[in-house]
Amino acid sequence: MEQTGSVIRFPVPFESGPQARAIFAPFRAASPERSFVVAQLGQSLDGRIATVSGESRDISGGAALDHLHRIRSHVDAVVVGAGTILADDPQLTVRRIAGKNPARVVIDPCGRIGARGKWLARDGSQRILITASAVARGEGAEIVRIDAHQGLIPPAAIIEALFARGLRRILVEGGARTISNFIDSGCVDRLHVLVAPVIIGSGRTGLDLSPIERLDMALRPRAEVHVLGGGDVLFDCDLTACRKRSN
Ligand SMILES: Nc1c(N[C@@H]2O[C@H](COP(=O)(O)O)[C@@H](O)[C@H]2O)[nH]c(=O)[nH]c1=O
Repeated sequence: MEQTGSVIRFPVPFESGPQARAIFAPFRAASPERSFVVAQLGQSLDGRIATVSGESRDISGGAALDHLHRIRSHVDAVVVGAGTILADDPQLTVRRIAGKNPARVVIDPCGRIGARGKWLARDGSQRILITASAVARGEGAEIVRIDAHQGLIPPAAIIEALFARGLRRILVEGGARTISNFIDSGCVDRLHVLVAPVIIGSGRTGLDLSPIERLDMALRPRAEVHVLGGGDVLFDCDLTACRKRSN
């Protein structure tokens, strides 16, 4: 059965309209004295970020992917975990829109990724590999060693290391475990969840935070909602109330 949903059109293109200005206002307003961390997650209506086989490329529509690239262009560094490098071999550039490529940062506590990959392209962007392993490799990347605790490098230590290198505005892009770990550690200022009008029905779920016992313990961030062309819906959530700060 082939079905296409209805497409919502807007008179003003998202990128040049007041929506985009409102969404990126917190990025511009962020204090130069502190880090500013945004996490982004593209998921289906039923909360999936990939099929059971790991396919994730076409969940978000074109406007949502443009939005992701626009976030990349508004930050100093984009951060992904080793699992995302192994699953997607991402480029992490802003090629869908006009703008400057951010530094590319990979968290690989145990040295799982190979020495080569698209993220290591010598295109003038800074490349940083954060690891606790003595054998981690990344051709041409700066290697930053930080101790891991139970296999995880603490997000606050990563943010601090990036801040020390002048990388203040940070996008944590994936995967879901990396984003969840940053949120659980109180290290995210804003969360952009892009919900695509697609139902996958099974497969990998998005956020997976530490369990809570009661609903009144749930995070209830102030959220602004934007409908993007193509029908993806952006929930722009303000997590500053749960942010723990060291810088
Ligand atoms: N396809 C997709 C996402 N793709 C993101 O982009 C990365 C690939 O980057 P690049 O190689 O630069 O295109 C991939 O690892 C993932 O983080 N994100 C989402 O929210 N929803 C999607 O549907």
